[in-house]
Amino acid sequence: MEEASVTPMMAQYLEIKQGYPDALLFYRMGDFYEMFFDDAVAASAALDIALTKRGKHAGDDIPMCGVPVHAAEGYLLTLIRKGFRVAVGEQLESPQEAKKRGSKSVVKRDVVRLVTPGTLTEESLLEARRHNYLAALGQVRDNWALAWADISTGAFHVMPLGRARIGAELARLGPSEVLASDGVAETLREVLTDLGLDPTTLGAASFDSSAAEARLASLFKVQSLAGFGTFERAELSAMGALVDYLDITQKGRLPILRPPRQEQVSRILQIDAATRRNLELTESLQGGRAGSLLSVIDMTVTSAGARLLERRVASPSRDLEVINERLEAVNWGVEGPIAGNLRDALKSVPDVDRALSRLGLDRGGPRDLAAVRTALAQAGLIADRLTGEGLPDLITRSVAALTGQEDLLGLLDAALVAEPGLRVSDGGFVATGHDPALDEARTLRDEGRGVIARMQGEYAQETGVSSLKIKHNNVLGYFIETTALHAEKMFALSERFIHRQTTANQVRFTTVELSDMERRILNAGNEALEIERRIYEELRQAVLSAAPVLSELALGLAEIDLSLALAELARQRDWCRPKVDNSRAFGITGGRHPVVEAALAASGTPFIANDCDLSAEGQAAAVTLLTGPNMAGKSTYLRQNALIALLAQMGSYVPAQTAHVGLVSQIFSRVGASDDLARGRSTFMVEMVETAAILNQADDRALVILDEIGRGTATYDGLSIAWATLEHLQAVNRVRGLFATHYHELTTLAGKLDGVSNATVAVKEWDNEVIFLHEVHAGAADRSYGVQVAQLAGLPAPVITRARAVLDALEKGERERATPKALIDDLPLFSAAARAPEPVVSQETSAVEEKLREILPDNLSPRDALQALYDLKDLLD
Ligand SMILES: Nc1ncnc2c1ncn2[C@@H]1O[C@H](COP(=O)(O)OP(=O)(O)OP(=O)(O)O)[C@@H](O)[C@H]1O
Repeated sequence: MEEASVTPMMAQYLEIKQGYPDALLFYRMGDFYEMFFDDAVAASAALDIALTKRGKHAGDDIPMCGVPVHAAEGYLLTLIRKGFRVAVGEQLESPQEAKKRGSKSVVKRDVVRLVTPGTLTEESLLEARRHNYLAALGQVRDNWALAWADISTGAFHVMPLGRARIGAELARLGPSEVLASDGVAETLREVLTDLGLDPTTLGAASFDSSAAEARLASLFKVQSLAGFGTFERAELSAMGALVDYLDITQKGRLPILRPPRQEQVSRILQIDAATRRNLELTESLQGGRAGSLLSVIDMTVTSAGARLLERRVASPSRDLEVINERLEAVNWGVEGPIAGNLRDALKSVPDVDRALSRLGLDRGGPRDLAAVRTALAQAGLIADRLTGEGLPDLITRSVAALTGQEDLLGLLDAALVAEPGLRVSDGGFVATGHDPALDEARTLRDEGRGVIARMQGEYAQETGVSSLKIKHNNVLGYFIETTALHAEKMFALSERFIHRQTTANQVRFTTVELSDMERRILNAGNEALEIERRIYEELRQAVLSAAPVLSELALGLAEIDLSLALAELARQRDWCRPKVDNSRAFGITGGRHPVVEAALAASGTPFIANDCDLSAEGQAAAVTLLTGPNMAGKSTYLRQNALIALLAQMGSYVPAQTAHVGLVSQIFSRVGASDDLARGRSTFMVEMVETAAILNQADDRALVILDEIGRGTATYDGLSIAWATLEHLQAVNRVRGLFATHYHELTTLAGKLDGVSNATVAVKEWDNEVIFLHEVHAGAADRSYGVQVAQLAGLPAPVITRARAVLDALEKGERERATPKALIDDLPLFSAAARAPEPVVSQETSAVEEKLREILPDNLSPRDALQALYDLKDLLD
């Protein structure tokens, strides 16, 4: 039988591996984690390490690779980033212990942890300034819910929501891992794929809402969850699955989680996934943080403050009270004279949340205890400076959370040395004077070392071998070493000097005395370590029992850090406090785009500030149609106004001279025809799907910015769609919005539709070239300047000249046959698409014009376009 050829160790490996078919198994062998079979092939490729062989299985070589334990974290990080999950299988006993059970026994091993992207806790695997969320989707009949947790900080939230909002909420959170049942994963496949999420599927039992209740109650050690809120079954299902998964991955060792906080969709400014991408809130379109809004406004000095800012940017509020309270706190920072040195004090506050998380999972060490100590001490200092009247409510509440842990601080301070090491097993972190028994053991150990030094002198004298040394290694312990040359003298005294070992050049001896001393040193050393271990555990428990208070303290510090950071930002960049109220106003003077402004500043170019008025009367819409040449700054203007609304509602000052923002419920931002081939949809299809979402969802408090909608199709189709979209937004959705377009025909709607006005970005024409002024004015642009921009872009001169001629002809034809005005008067509202007029051309058409008329640029591949250009040239000649 094949079985017979399987070694006991391989049999153990295969048995463990069976439980983790979807993960790489790190199988601990001494100082290495080894991987075998397919795991080894995959891991060696992913890590770029050597693939070797070890023995045979069923007649074939077993592929193998390994990573040293001390460097395992780095390899883990790479594997997790590349989408693997790793089951860490440890030795649960020493080889000596295994031997006691029989000479052939294999060391007991089992998986102690499943490392997945959503369950990381190690400092080196996490980004300090970002959350690492694990999310779970729950569905019970027609009800849906999303639960999410960051086990590295203890944050735990849940939210009931409609199925249609799932994509938007997941985009807001940006989880590293999403849990779903098979059914849910299938139902939401498209939504999840769009967001680049590949769900981890769990069995139905994990999502059972009745079991969830019991699981949660036991986790939080309460009889019932009623104290945390009333939860729908879908919410329980999502939370239960999340906790179950933590149990599976952490092997029963549950992290510290705060009681679940219930969030409501209606309290958050809604921003869908496409808008988020588009406005580049936390990531730029190129990917990565650089160039995002977050990257230019983050002036926080603590990691927890940075994470809070990320949460705020991702989820601005819709609650006036909350917004104004935050603005008050920023205002205090702007005006307060003490902000500067407070920020210095904050700089040395360690990351309490993450230290707590590691301590909770028993993955921490003395340094995490020290982090808590430093945080408590700094919190005390900060609280001392923030006493007295006149503090805004938010700050008063935050300060209140900073004090009251003086006993814990006292304990940690007395127990720990100034700079403790990373690992408990290294010892040396408990301060002298804290524990008499420890001090005694340490003295014994250290004196023993002194005694050994003395013994070396005595032995040298006794034997007459002055070069003799007492050394130590892990195999022999302490031993006396001499060169082969002098060994004779020692052998002569063999009564006293017992031979242990002869190496190439050295001979080693011991004495009864030395062995005895060694035992005493070892015992004292072990005893000291044992005591330190016990003290560590006591301190850890003391910290953990204060965990809820420490979480509040961490949040308080983060809140103060963020308020001061936003104040600093406002001061440095000259931002203003927005007026946010319940009206439907939207009035900005001197508005700027924070990211573009920062980019221009780097090259010394000034940013031109612009006003924007989208204040709506009563229930009416307020839409501005923005026309102007390419490159004039339309997109920048559109986005800057959306960002100002968003910043105001997250409770920040805004890049403007004045800003009045009537509460916005949703922000929608769309850009016509951006390539999305990765998702396998035509660009135009994406544009239309996204436009449909706006028309179906926007309410009368929505702020909508549309950038060249309709541009992805043939001109008249595009114009018709843009036209009908604008009418719908005005009459049905009644939004406040900005609509940038190249279809000048649309500008005549300003006179016809209530609340629709025109604006244009000014340019100067000089010597047949355009100069961009980037100033937005009332009124409509008369032309596109597309040819001039093409010239700026370096199109060959003959092409430009020819394009000018064609353009003149087209415009002349248009003037003679049908003016845009006449064209528009013919079109009844809402039916623009039905009667798109014939394209107009001059009466005497040349062959070139004839040919040009046939060309539909939007239907051409670049190759065909080039060919068409050649054909045109030929016709001309
Ligand atoms: N207010 C401004 N002040 C100074 N420079 C600006 C301003 N707005 C835009 N710019 C500069 O002009 C460039 C083009 O801006 P933007 O992309 O907004 O133009 P656009 O009109 O949308 O062009 P297109 O129609 O081709 O998309 C920006 O990258 C920026 O460098």
